Amino acid sequence: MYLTSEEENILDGEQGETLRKAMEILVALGDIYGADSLIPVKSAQIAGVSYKTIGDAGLEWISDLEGTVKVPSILNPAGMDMVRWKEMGIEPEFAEKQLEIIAAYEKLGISSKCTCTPYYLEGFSATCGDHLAWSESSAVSYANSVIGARTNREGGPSALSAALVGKTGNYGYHLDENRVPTVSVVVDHELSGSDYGALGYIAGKEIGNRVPMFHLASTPTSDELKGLGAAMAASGAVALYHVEGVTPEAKQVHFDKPDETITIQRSQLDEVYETIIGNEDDLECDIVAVGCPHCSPEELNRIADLLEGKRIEKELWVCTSREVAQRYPDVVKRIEESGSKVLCDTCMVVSPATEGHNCMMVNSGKALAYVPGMCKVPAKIGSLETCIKKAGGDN
Ligand SMILES: C[C@@](O)(CCOP(=O)(O)O)CC(=O)O
Ligand code: SF4
Repeated sequence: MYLTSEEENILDGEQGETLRKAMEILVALGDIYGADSLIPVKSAQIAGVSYKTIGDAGLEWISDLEGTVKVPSILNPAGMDMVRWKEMGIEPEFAEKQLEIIAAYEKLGISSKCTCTPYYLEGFSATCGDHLAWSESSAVSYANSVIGARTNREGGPSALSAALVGKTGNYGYHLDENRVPTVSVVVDHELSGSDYGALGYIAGKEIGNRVPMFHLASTPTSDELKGLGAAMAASGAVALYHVEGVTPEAKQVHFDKPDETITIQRSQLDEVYETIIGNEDDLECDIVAVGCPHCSPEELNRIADLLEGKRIEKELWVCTSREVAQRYPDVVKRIEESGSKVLCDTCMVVSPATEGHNCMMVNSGKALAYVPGMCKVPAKIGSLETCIKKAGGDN
């Protein structure tokens, strides 16, 4: 890979050990994936924040780094709400480690507004064609597919390296040739809300890491696309998809029809709705969690409308970013008046607080895919309305 003299200097350690390590990671990845050079990135989003997922080894690695990031950089959700962790049942020992992780990242100039939906936040919006180094898989999918920006699915260390250097290798989804659809997916029945998550859950398994072009009977909103992409990145490894007539590149670029077509039937979606993932028994869900990926302002509003005048009986988590929650205090208040919790900085997957529950009801195909394995809690998907009913909010 070609390096400028400045980049060579960094690699030689002339700008310190942290930057040398960061450059070494970028160059190693660039060489593996055939990058011709490094390109500047507009922002970085760094996964590997929850103490539950990175542990002491991760904390040690981050604590050893020095310096300041070169581009706006932000963290993925942590293992707890930084303000309400006690109420979540988080142990003080966990909280202490979690706060150390956040402090170590902040020392590098990284924003500790922990979220997987940075695109809703001031300073992290992206536009079509922007090059990014994001790592949370749903954020990567949204950036590539819904926004038309360009990012590979960075690992935590490679996103952090890109943040410190301000660049990433020019390979993978940064290049036009890798953004061409290689499989068609046809859905000829109407879909809405959580159907897109259920569709993504099924489609991701069949698509693997290819780039699909969807032909849909209904027109998804950006929140529905968020749910579709998140689920495909979890049950498969889809980092970019197109939807005919909807997503930016499908509208701007002429793509040839892929050779393979997958058709997804309504009955396949119905089966997903009927199954409890992670357990064969007909369990009763004792926690309901929505906001995977983190809720948009529109989603918070819809939840508030559905909970209006109701009192829930089970634990109901609504996960979002602190910045979005703070922007709409009245909406948060309307949701919490029902007894639900609007939790920030964290989520049902990366927090240890959901472990030990009997069964979790979710409205997300991604949470359905991850909760059983990462929280050891069986999960069931339902529409947002069903989730709220399940929490007891039908009184
Ligand atoms: C499950 C996920 O959304 C969150 C866990 O990631 P981490 O703890 O930030 O490494 C990661 C991903 O899908 O990229
Ligand atoms: S598991 Fe869901 S809510 Fe948690 S970080 Fe990933 S997309 Fe966001």
